[in-house]
Amino acid sequence: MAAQIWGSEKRARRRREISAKIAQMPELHDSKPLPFMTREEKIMESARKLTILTEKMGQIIDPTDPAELYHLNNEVLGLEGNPMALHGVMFIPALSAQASDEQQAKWLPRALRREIIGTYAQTELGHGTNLQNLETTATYDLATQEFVLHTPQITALKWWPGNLGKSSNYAVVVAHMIIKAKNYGPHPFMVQLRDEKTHEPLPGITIGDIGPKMAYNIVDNGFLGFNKYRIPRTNLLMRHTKVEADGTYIKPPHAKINYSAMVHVRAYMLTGQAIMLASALNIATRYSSVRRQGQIDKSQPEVKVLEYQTQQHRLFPSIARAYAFQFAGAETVKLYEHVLKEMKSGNVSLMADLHALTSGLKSVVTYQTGEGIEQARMACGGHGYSMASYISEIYGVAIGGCTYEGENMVMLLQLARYLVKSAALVKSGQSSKLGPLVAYLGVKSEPTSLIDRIPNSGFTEYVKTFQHVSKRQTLKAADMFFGLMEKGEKREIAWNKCSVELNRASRLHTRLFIVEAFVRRVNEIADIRIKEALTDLLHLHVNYELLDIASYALEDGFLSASQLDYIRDQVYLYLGKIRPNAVSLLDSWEFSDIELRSVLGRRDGNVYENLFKWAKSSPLNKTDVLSSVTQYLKPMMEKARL
Ligand SMILES: CCCCCCCC/C=C\CCCCCC(=O)SCCNC(=O)CCNC(=O)[C@H](O)C(C)(C)COP(=O)(O)OP(=O)(O)OC[C@H]1O[C@@H](n2cnc3c(N)ncnc32)[C@H](O)[C@@H]1OP(=O)(O)O
Ligand SMILES: Cc1cc2nc3c(=O)[nH]c(=O)nc-3n(C[C@H](O)[C@H](O)[C@H](O)COP(=O)(O)OP(=O)(O)OC[C@H]3O[C@@H](n4cnc5c(N)ncnc54)[C@H](O)[C@@H]3O)c2cc1C
Repeated sequence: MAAQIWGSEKRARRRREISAKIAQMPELHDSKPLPFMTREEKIMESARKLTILTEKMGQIIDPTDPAELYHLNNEVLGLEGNPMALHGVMFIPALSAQASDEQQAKWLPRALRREIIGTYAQTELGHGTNLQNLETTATYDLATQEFVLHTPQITALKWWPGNLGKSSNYAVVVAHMIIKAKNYGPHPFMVQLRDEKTHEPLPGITIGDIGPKMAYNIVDNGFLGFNKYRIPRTNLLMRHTKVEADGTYIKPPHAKINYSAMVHVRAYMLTGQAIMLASALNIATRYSSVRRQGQIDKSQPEVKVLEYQTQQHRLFPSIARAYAFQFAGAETVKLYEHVLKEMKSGNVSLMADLHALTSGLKSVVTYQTGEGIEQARMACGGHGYSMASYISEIYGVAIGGCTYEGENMVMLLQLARYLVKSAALVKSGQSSKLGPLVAYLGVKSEPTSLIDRIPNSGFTEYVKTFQHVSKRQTLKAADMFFGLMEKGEKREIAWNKCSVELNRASRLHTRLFIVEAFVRRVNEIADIRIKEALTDLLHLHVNYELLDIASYALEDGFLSASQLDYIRDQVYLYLGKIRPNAVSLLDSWEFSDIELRSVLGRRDGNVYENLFKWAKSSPLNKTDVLSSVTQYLKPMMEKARL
């Protein structure tokens, strides 16, 4: 099963080897539980481990393999980020995709050797979503052949970029490029921020940390202002766009090609989200099979809480989602790598499809991951609320994904643009022009769902039902939009008035893709036992998801009330079938105790003793009487007694 999750037997084996090596290297372990550290201590601890990793990484992993790097990162540095998180996640990808060969030769080896630390500085205090209204400017000075970076007002301060505040000395900065008074829109520039020897900010640069956040507090998300700060013309990233010495602008082959670093993260973050969901579920499911509370049959002893159907209903559909996201994420990364290769050789024809797909997936996966993790926390009762469970930290980190790389509603609307264009093709009789991901929009469906009517139909009738609801909602939302425009409404106003319906279509389309990716994977599996376990999970997934969106299928009579009862019964049937495999389905992800950082989720199940040990190690327990008591509470009580 680990091979299915991680992509191959070799990958699963490598993960095990890497975890075993890390277990033997105490210098790479947290020196004390992260929840007991201050933010400064955590940053220091992370930087300590990071420097050891830079020295020893080659002994543990193949540093050129992103999957091995990601695993090493999760085990040693953890989810809360590190002082170089954005260096790998966005700075290097931005340089790789957007810098010319000559620029790459100059900067990439230094970045890869970690001679310099970089980040991706795009979002500002006043604007994050609407890139067209970013306010930082890069004005070309023809006389000196330099760009002059400037922050005209407070809202133009860069705000949020990870590791910008304190750790990075370089950044890819996105600014509006102005040449001879003409604004060419946002473009990426390589900018040195700090002196390489002293790490002091360079003259003309104002920089710092934006303060503590809901989670991710090891990352120094920062602010950045420029006061007429000059950089050479050749620091504009010039793989696709060029500016010649005389100010001549050579436009890129696709208007949005400079957005590729964002698409990179949107594609890769899906499996990251799956891992976080599976981690929280691993903690909650293990704990639920240790925790005994109450009786189902009063004549019997107290049961493990995992025996309660409500507990299973709370956890198991999310287990199915974690697998579904992992499989859909793996497909998306493959597609991304293919499109990136094509883009590098000048073929930009697949960019729109990739953008639409990643926009929808990013939104649905992060939202459902957040939901699943929060349910996992509640499933652990009181102990879930303790930082000893570590679930709250996983939650805080995971839901950051609902916001970064494009706020979820906004990204769903990006997919909706693509769906509406596709609907227009269907309406104008040009279905043959539909791309493969939306081809179903042009296919006539049966009048009613055949779920429960055709024996041994596998998952075909489910897929058809998801296709039906997605198609119907897409066409309905598109009709609403076109209808408003026919009545004379301006395009943008009509769009806004339909946007809730449009986003519903985007969600349904994305959920269909996730179901299809799960079905594709299960169909590929040769090992009978693995196939059987995953088929059970897939049954739970399709029935649970369909129940969740049933109103769309009921409203036009595609599903009947009796079919809905059948689907509900299937959910209960598969909850029971999955119960014996539940812990194994999560243990198959092979998270080590070091990686999980959870007292509740320990592999050995020795929860209570370790919770007590953990509580005793709280800094508050270093002394029996705190100074808050001697200074304030004790005098207060004494005064009251007089
Ligand atoms: C190994 C790696 C492991 C990775 C693991 C992940 C873990 C990560 C952990 C932590 C990292 C945190 C990183 C966070 C970093 C950031 O957040 S960076 C900042 C991100 N910011 C955003 O995402 C901003 C969101 N806004 C946008 O993307 C855009 O502004 C917009 C798309 C909403 C609109 O752009 P705009 O230029 O205004 O577009 P319009 O003029 O409206 O045109 C829209 C048309 O452009 C098409 N389009 C847009 N984007 C793309 C694209 N990327 N590719 C292709 N096409 C694109 C769009 O479809 C429209 O086309 P039509 O007009 O034909 O419909
Ligand atoms: C943990 C974290 C890490 C980050 N790291 C980085 C980084 O490394 N580099 C970087 O540059 N940035 C980074 N960011 C910033 C992030 O990319 C932005 O916050 C994000 O893109 C959302 O933009 P915003 O803050 O402007 O939200 P807003 O756009 O102000 O969103 C507020 C509300 O308005 C709605 N809204 C906005 N526009 C529309 C619209 N057109 N239609 C409908 N609704 C709309 C949204 O849906 C939302 O409900 C990070 C953010 C976080 C939380």
